Amino acid sequence: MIIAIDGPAASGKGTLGRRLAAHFGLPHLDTGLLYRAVAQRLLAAGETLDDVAAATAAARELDLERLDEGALRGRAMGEAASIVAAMPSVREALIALQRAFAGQPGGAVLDGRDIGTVICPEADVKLFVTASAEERARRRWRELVARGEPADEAAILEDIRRRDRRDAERPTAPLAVAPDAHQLDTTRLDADGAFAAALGIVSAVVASRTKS
Ligand SMILES: Nc1ncnc2c1ncn2[C@@H]1O[C@H](COP(=O)(O)OP(=O)(O)O)[C@@H](O)[C@H]1O
Ligand SMILES: Nc1ccn([C@@H]2O[C@H](COP(=O)(O)OP(=O)(O)O)[C@@H](O)[C@H]2O)c(=O)n1
Repeated sequence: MIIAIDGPAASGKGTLGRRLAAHFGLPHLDTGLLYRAVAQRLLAAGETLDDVAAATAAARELDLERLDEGALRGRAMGEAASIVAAMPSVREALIALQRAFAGQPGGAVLDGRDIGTVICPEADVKLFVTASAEERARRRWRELVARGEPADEAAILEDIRRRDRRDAERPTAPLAVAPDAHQLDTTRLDADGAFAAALGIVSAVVASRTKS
C-alpha cells in the first residue's frame, strides 16, 4: 500500500507519515528532507541558492542513506529548500529516487507537496493535511524552541505564508490538492486526534478495497 501525504508547511505531514508508517509496518520518506539537503549542499559548497546547475548536480548526488535529519530541520533550511524546489531540473533529478522508495515491496508512506499529484499519482490513499497558518506557526515555533533555535512566532508566520505562496505558485509540481485526495484539517486536532482521523480515512479505504 502506498500512502501519499501532502500539505503546506508544518501542517503535521511528517508526524502523521511516521505514525501511519509505524502502524502499517511501512517505510516512511519525508521528501522535504531531499530539498532541504540540496539547499544545504549548495550553501556548504559556497554556492548561491539561485545556481540551477549546482543545485541540479547536488540533487543528482543525493543519497537517501546519508541524510542528516537533525541538521536539515532548522528554519533557514526550510526557506532555502523552497527556493531550490522551484527549479524543474532539481525536481526532475529527485523523481526516480522517490518513486523507487514508493515502489518497495509492500509499499511505503511518503510526505511532501507533490506526492499525490506527481510522484505517486497511483497511490492507494492520498491525504491532504492542512491547518490554519496561525496554528502551523505556533507548532513550528514550539518545535524550534524545543530544538534550542531562537524563534519569533510572528516571523515564523511570515516565513510560512511566504513559503506556502512560493510552493503553491511555482509552475512545476506546485502544492495542490489531488482530485482524489482526502482533506484533513487538523487546526483543532492534537497529534493523537489527527492520527486517529487519518487512520480512519486509510482504514476505510483499505476496507473498501478488501470488499470489492
Ligand atoms: N495535530 C497536531 N497538533 C499539534 N502539534 C502537532 C500536530 N501535528 C504535528 N505537530 C507538531 O507540529 C510540528 C510540525 O509537524 P510536522 O509533522 O513536522 O509537520 P510537517 O511535516 O507538515 O512540516 C512538529 O513539532 C509536530 O510535533
Ligand atoms: N515533495 C516536496 C517536499 C518539499 N518540497 C519543498 O521543500 C520545502 C521544505 O519542505 P518540508 O516538508 O521539509 O517543510 P515543512 O513542511 O516541514 O516546513 C517546501 O517548502 C517545498 O518548497 C517540495 O517542493 N516538494
